[in-house]
Amino acid sequence: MVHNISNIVIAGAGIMGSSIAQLFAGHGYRVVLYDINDEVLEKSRKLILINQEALAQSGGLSGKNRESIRDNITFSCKKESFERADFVIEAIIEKMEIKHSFWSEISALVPEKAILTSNTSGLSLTEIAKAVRKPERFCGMHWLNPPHICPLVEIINGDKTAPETADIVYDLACDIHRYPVRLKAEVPGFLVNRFQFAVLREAMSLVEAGVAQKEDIDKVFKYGLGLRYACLGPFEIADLGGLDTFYNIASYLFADISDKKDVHEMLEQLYRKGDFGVKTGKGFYDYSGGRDREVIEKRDKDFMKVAKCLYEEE
Ligand SMILES: NC(=O)c1ccc[n+]([C@@H]2O[C@H](COP(=O)([O-])OP(=O)(O)OC[C@H]3O[C@@H](n4cnc5c(N)ncnc54)[C@H](O)[C@@H]3O)[C@@H](O)[C@H]2O)c1
Ligand SMILES: O=C(O)[C@@H](O)[C@@H](O)[C@H](O)[C@@H](O)CO
Repeated sequence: MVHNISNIVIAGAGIMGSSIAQLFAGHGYRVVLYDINDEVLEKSRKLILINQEALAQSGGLSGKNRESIRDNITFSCKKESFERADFVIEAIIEKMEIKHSFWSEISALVPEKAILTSNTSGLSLTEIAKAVRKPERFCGMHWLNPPHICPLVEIINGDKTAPETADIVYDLACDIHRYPVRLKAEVPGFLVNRFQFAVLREAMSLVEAGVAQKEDIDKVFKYGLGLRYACLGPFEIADLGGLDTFYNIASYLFADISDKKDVHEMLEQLYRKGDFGVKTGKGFYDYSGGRDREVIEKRDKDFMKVAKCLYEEE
């Protein structure tokens, strides 16, 4: 336990909250998973069992771990749960007005010393903090999906965040074997989504220009760049490739890479049709006929294989 944190309250028992709860509980923290009604909490229970099953199948869940998860999570829709919180992780809907109304109420209920975090994917922490009582104890703690497998956590300060708050969040992330990174300034998309969307912008531009088909672009990542990026970052890759060569390539290539400022037609059309990807059965690819479940299971199995090989002994 770090900084005497033992009671963690996670608000929002959806995809992210359920998985984060499982992670802390497995490391011995007492977790309350809070949501607005029992129906959602029941779904969350099931989701945690599904996640555990997938972990067990990949050999990533011991019997002791399973017991610890079972014993350490309490499901609740009572706001009193926040009164004993040492640490709060908010993982509710990504809408500023909903986050504001949540925080204005909850930050008045929690103990003065509690550390408060939001898992927003990209909303401004400075803006969310306007609804937080004592905003110096509040910052962003951005997890990647699925958080019980992906070990990166981004820590983002709002303009009122005290440096000690971010330090505590950093230490807590290390305590549960995550790899935290801190931003020195708040920027839209933080780090992860800036990279993720720079890649997606270039990928869609190349497809729309008829340079390659999407299946081949996905192959470039799965069998080429992805293998590298699982082990090395862009600066390490450049050093290994030779900075003279990288300089020469940058000199002619940067001018040609997409700097498109609006959303691509191909994404616009899918969005307008309601084809949102795996969750609706169709997106860039088709997930009908049970393919949705298949791709999620395969993703988790593959991620676990990589995570076991690369991170387990560290
Ligand atoms: N899904 C991702 O890939 C991902 C990754 C990183 C960050 N995030 C961020 O995490 C947050 C949650 O995302 P998710 O994918 O888990 O969403 P989700 O829709 O699966 O879950 C959100 C949950 O919040 C609950 N909720 C809504 N209002 C609430 C309130 N006032 N109090 C308590 N609970 C409330 C909902 O009932 C729901 O169970 C969002 O801010 C999102 O941007 C998502
Ligand atoms: O990819 C992730 O897990 C994160 O960057 C999220 O914040 C983000 O919402 C994405 O899911 C969107 O792809």
